[in-house]
Amino acid sequence: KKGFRVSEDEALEFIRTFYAENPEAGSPGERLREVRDDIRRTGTYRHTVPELEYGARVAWRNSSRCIGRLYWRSLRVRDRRDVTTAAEVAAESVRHLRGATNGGRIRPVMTVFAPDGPDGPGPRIWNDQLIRYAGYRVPSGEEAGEVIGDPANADLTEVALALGWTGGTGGPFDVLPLVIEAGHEPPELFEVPRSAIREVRLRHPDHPWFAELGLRWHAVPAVSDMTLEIGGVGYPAAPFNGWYMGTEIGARNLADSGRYDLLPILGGLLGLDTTSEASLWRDRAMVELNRAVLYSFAEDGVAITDHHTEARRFLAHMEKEERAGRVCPADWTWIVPPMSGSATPVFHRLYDNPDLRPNFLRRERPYG
Ligand code: HEM
Ligand SMILES: N=C(Nc1cccc(CNC[C@@H]2CCCN2)c1)c1cccs1
Repeated sequence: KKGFRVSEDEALEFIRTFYAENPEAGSPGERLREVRDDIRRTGTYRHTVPELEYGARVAWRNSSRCIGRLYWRSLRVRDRRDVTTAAEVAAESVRHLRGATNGGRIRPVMTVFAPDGPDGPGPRIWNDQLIRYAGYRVPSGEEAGEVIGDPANADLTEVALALGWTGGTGGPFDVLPLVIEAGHEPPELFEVPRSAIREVRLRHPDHPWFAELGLRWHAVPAVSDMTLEIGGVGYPAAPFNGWYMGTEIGARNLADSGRYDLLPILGGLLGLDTTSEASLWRDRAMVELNRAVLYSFAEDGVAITDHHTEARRFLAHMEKEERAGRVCPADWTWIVPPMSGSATPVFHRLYDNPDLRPNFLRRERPYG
C-alpha cells in the first residue's frame, strides 16, 4: 500500500542495540546499510531470525507491568512470519498451546505471525487471550443484565455469536472460538480443540464442599491482542504465554465483582459474618480462594506461582539488570499484586518507568 514506511531511526537504533548486546554477531556496518536501503526502497525491512528472537526477548524484558521477567532469556520464539491466512494462524495458535502446555510443565513461548507492511496489514487475533471463557448476556426479563460465564468476555462472545458461533454448553466455562482477521477479509471463527486446552478443577485443601462448586480455570494464559513492536516493525499477531500467578485467578478473575464475583458466595459457605465489613470476610474469602487455586494447580502438576515468590524473583531480576548496567522499567500499580500488597517486597520501593523499545503495545479493540 502506498505511504507505508517503517521509521528508519527506530530500525537503525534497534540494529545497533542488537549488535551491541550480541558481540558474536560481528560489526553492524553492513547490516545498518542494508536495513536503511531496504526501508528506502520498499518501506520496510525483514528481521533475521536472531534479530527477531532477541527483539521478542527484549520486548518482554522491557514490559514494565510484568512481574515475571526473571526468565526473559528463556523465551522460545516460533517464527511464523510466512503465515498470513486466518486458518493457518488458527492452526499455529493451537500448536502453540499444545507446545506451551507441555503436560503441565508450562514453557514461555511466543509465535510471531506476519508484520504490518507495504503490502497491507498483518493478521490479527481479536481474542485478548487464546483461551477465554464465554460471557452470555441473559436476554431481558427479571435476570436482565446478568451474564453467564465471564462478563469480561461478553462483547467478544456477542461478536462470535454474530459471526455464526452456535455457543458451547451455555455454561459458565465455555471456551470461545478464535476470531481471526486476515488480509482485508472479515474475521473468521476457529474452535480450539479440547485436546489443546488443559484445565484445572478447583478444590480446597481443607474444605471438601469447595469441589462441589464446579469451579475451574485454564492452565495457560496466552495474550494475543498486543502488537509486538521491534525496530519500528509492528507484529499485530504475536501471541505469548507464560504461567499464571495465582492472584490473577483467585484475586481478580474469580473474585472481582465485575467478573465471577465469588467472594459473597464463599463468605457464606465459609460461615463468615458477611453483614459487617469489619469482619474482613471479603479478605478471608479471597485468601481461601487463592489457597484453593495454588493447591489445585500444584496437585495437578500444572505450573503456577504465588505472589510472594514472584515478588522476590522480580527484585532479583531488577538487581541482575542493574548489574548489567540497564534500567529495569516497572509500573508499581501493576507490579504490586492485587492482594496483600504490603506483605510482598515489591510494595516497599518505587520504580523508574521509561517507555523502552522493543515492547508490546496495547491497541484499540476492533470490536465493541
Ligand atoms: C513466565 C511466567 C510469567 C508470569 C508469572 C508473568 C506474570 C505477569 C502478571 C501477573 C502480569 C499482570 C497481568 C494482569 O494483572 O492482568 C503480567 C503482565 C505482563 N506480562 Fe508477564 N508473566 C510471565 C511471562 C511473560 C511473558 C513470557 C511475556 C511476553 C513474552 C510477558 C509479558 C507481559 C506483558 C506485556 C504484561 C503487561 C500486559 C498489559 O500491559 O496488559 N510475561 N505478567
Ligand atoms: N501470567 C500472565 N498473565 C497476564 C499477562 C499479561 C496480560 C494479562 C491479561 N491482563 C489483562 C487483564 C484485564 C485488565 C487487567 N488484567 C495476563 C501471562 C500471560 C502471558 C504471558 S504471562
